[in-house]
Amino acid sequence: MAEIQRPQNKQSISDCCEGSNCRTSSNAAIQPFPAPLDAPSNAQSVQYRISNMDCPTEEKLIRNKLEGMNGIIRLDFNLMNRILSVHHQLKSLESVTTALKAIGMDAQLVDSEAHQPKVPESASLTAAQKILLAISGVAALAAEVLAWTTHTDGSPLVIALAFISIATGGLPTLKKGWIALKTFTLNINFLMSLAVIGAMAIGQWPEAAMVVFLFAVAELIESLSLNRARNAVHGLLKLAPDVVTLQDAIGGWQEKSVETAVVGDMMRVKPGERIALDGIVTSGESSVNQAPITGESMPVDKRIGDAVYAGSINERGLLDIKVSTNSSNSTLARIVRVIEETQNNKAATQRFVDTFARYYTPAVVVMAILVAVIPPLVFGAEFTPWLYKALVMLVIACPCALVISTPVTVVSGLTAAARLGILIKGGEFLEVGYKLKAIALDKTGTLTAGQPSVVDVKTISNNERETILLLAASLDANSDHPLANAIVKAGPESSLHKVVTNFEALPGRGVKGEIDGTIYFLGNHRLIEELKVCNPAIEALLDVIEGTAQTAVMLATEKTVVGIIAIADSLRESAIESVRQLNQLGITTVMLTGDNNRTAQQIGAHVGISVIKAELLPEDKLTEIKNLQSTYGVVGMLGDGINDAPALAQADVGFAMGAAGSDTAIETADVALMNDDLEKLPVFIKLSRATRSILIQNISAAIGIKAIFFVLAFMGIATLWMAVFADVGASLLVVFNGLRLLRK
Ligand SMILES: Nc1ncnc2c1ncn2[C@@H]1O[C@H](COP(=O)(O)OP(=O)(O)OP(=O)(O)O)[C@@H](O)[C@H]1O
Ligand SMILES: [Zn+2]
Repeated sequence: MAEIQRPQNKQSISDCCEGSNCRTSSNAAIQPFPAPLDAPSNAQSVQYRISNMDCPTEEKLIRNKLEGMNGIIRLDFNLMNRILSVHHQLKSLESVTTALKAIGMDAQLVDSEAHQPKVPESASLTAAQKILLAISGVAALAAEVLAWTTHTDGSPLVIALAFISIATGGLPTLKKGWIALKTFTLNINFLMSLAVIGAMAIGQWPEAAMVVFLFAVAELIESLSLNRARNAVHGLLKLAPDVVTLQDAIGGWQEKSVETAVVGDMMRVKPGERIALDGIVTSGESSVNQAPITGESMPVDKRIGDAVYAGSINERGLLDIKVSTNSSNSTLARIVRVIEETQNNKAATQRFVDTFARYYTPAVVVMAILVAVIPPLVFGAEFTPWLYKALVMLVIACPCALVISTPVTVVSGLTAAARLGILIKGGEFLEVGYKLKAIALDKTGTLTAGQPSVVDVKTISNNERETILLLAASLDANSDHPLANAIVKAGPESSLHKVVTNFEALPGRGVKGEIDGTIYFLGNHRLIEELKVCNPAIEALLDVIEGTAQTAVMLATEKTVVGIIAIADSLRESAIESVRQLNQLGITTVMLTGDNNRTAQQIGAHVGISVIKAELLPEDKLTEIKNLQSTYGVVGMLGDGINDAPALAQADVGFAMGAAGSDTAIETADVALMNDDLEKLPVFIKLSRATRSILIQNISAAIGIKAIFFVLAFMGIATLWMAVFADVGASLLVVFNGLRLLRK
């Protein structure tokens, strides 16, 4: 079965790119921050970690400064991770670093050779910053109280207190505001600075101080909570220990750092220890809790030859394990990398939000100017109150709450999913999940365990049962079809096999080959019909076999059917419950199989599948998905990721099972279910729906609060500090609401 290249007809990757923030999800797992596909080949790329960049505000600032500079080709932003990628043709990066410095961006070059994604240092406060902030708060409050009790906003003491507050809490904002002004960037820092200066100009000193202080607190809390979302993904990596016990050249055991381990090393894991690297058990027996990888809470038994994953816990026995990947390529590291790389693939909501934000700020600023200018000039109204109203509007002109809420929510959702053993390749699939109307499930290996065995052999005319199994096993020894494995296992040992010449696989039908001068065929009803060797007696036998949900495979020559082999595959334990849950969620379940219709109907009825599509040729599965899409709209497909690649790629969301052990599955699927548990499917749908409703809540809250304040400001009811409070409140509300998903 050749690996099939996934067609790039899928919407996602290209359409979502509005020229900037997009990353491609294919061949992802190689570099920590891969260059986008369309980066010109003659360009070099560097990545900077910019610790004070997490709002689109900064993105715009950097764009204004760097874009158009000589030798700079393109910029890509990953705000969640504070990574700026610069695609350039420069000899020296000095101009870039100076330019970034000039706009107050604290940029550090990221070593792109280092494969291990680094944990961004968290933005915690220094003691000095805490003291300054505290002074600012106390002074602002004192100014407010004094002004209120003395009924004068402009007394020297009030002004002095306000000044202290602004100097201790507001300088960073004012500095950034000044930079924004110099670079003609309309951002929150500029707006806030303007509001503060405006308030001072019209004598509202306590107000100015309060705005400064609240804004500083808001920025802080926002960046701390963003860190939480950010670190949640990285936190997964910490599940694998940094040290590992490795065997040295003379057979002793030494504690070493995981980075020094190479493929083929032997590691020893004691009971109770976490496994540091992926590998294969070479001696010992234990049960291993691999919840961090597969999300399954029950420990899994491991013995010689079984694969174990970095991050899982060895519960009982001592295990010696042969290392199969280095630490940066472990399944766990790949999961983290996939999330980090694909989280920037913008989903529909995020594109809406970004577009909205682009028009929102300038629109509000224009309105504020009109409010400040028109009533006094045109209607002869008093100047100060209208200027004050305009300043309040400036404060609510920042779209930050709205813009940051979406990625926080999406990343929280992606991380929550990863913890449950569901690897989602980007927000768009998490978001599309709620729209799924139908899910197609492959039969063999998906609904069934995929380990069929021969249960009966029916002899026709006077052939021996042993002869039939010998011929069938000899033929099928050349095939890697699951049914072929069953037949080979039931037959004699391979040294007794007959010599097969002119072997040929007949897709969707079976196999053929020549033994002792006779051409034999082994396969399904379709095959013997095509050979014209079927008859009513055989069909009667088929009816019996298929009526008990078994699969009938026939051995035939060009003249006659020689025997029938009945094969049974057990259902997956989780199939019935999962299908029930899917149906309950209002999703139509569809079985796709190459097997015959009766068998499929039997199994489908047992599992509770709504629609059954059987006797499909391999290429029919793709067509079937297209048909389902035109009937139901948004359609998912669950397969093993290997045989089903084209159909999986055609589906709006392609799910692959058992991904922990298979690179192909992780790569081909949009959503990789780490273990073989179908129950992850309804879990995904529920998580997707939860994400969706949080996104909607967040967007409505962010826009709603602003709209209310806009009206209040216009009516002259809202004060400056109330506006900042509302703005801060909105930001915090949406961020915490998004983080809620992490607790799922
Ligand atoms: N190597 C083989 N040996 C015997 N029978 C085969 C072989 N390959 C295919 N067949 C017959 O052809 C049928 C269709 O095979 P195909 O691989 O298309 O689907 P499948 O494996 O049965 O089901 P699913 O589509 O659910 O994976 C099988 O059910 C079987 O009867
Ligand atoms: Zn027939």
